[in-house]
Amino acid sequence: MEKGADHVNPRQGGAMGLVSQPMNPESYTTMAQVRAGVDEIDRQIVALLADRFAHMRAAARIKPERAHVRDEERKALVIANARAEAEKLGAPGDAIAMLWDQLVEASIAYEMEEFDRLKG
Ligand SMILES: O=C(O)C(=O)C[C@]1(C(=O)O)C=C[C@@H](O)C=C1
Repeated sequence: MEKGADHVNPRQGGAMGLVSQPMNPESYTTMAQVRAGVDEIDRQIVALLADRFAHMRAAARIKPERAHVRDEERKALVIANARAEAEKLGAPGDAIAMLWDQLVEASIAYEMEEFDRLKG
């Protein structure tokens, strides 16, 4: 593999290696390390989001009524849980709650499309 600042392993803060270690952004000294860390985190987030959307396909399959796709009470609980978890971890609760509002809205739109595809 080509070596250089664009190919740092964010889990090691330097050269590529085989053993996975926790990321430690406090130890970073270059933007290449920051960006490699961000790229790796984004890859993991997208994988988790793909799993979350798969759960929406399951919900669409299981819910008997189109009107059940949007559940405001559950939406509020999901957002409150995300905010509480973020704050427990020292992350900004307002920002996470805003992202989760958009995530659940996107999930509802996706679940609605899937419901119509299956039962429309
Ligand atoms: O819990 C549900 O009923 C879902 O369909 C999941 C979900 C979510 O994104 O978490 C999506 C739509 C509902 O409004 C509530 C929550």
